[in-house]
Amino acid sequence: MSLALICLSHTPLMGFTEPAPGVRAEVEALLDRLRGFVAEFDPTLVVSFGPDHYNGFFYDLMPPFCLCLGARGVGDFDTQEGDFQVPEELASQLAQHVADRGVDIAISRAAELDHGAVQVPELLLGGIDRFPTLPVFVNGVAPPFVPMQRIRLLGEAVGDFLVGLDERVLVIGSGGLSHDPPVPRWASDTPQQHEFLLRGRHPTAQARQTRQQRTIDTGLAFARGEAEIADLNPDWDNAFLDVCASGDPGRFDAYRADEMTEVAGNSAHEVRSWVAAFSALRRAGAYRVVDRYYRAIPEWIAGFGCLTATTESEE
Ligand SMILES: O=C(O)CCc1cccc(O)c1O
Ligand SMILES: [Fe+2]
Repeated sequence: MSLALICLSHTPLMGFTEPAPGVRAEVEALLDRLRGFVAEFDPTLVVSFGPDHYNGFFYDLMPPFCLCLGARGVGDFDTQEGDFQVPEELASQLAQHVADRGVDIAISRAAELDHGAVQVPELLLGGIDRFPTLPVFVNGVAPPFVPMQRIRLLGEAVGDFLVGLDERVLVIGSGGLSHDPPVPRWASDTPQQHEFLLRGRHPTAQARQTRQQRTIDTGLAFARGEAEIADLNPDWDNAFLDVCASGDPGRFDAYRADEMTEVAGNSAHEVRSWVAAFSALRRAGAYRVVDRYYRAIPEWIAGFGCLTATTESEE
């Protein structure tokens, strides 16, 4: 067994809006390094924690997290549409292991997931069907949020399962950091939006296009300083990266959802994917951070960050 980790912000606006000069190249260089990291580690299995933004998980039934025994990408923002390669037997064993640990899991045998779960594996692995992958949905946009401790315990239970396998496991966390894109919200939206948040699966091409354009337009306005969304918060983001790098997942427990919304935006809760991923990694022993990147990228509505790490025994 050995474990490596990549946590990375996602943003579907990559490819739709152009950041300040040089930034795109900087991120491309980061992605090249990450692909090199994957090639060097040569994973035999991937565990991928990521959120959804009301493309697969809706308020008719919204779990705090869900182990996917089968999953497909819905193809929003031109991300890959189609099935993840999920090893079903191993996924069921993972579910049983986590349940035995007393973590109140949900499972899905037919999860639908959007760019939140698809973009990062697609960019880093060349597709969501290239490696045997255990996808784990972690709710990062739909209140109420369980205490961060529960996400840590989920990650630790997953990590303990991985430690018992004879595999090289790449653990991915997708999302964050501070950001407040125009994801529909129950609290602020109209009856029509409530209908969408309950029963919005499989929108028409036209409806998807309208929604995507709204996000693109918000990104452009935000870059001009004209959008009615929360600012990015680089200080908060860097402090969170420090906690991730500290090797002490217990420190995640101090994060409070209401404060996070306040200081880092309605989608900052996507860092829950990172919390799960780092908590899993730590179960394999002390870890070493290999790469760290951060830049606030308003055109992409993203406090855009990355950490990679390997367990020390991996040297
Ligand atoms: O329109 C949506 O569904 C939200 C899109 C979106 C934009 C920026 C950063 C993100 O993390 C994100 O998910
Ligand atoms: Fe997101």
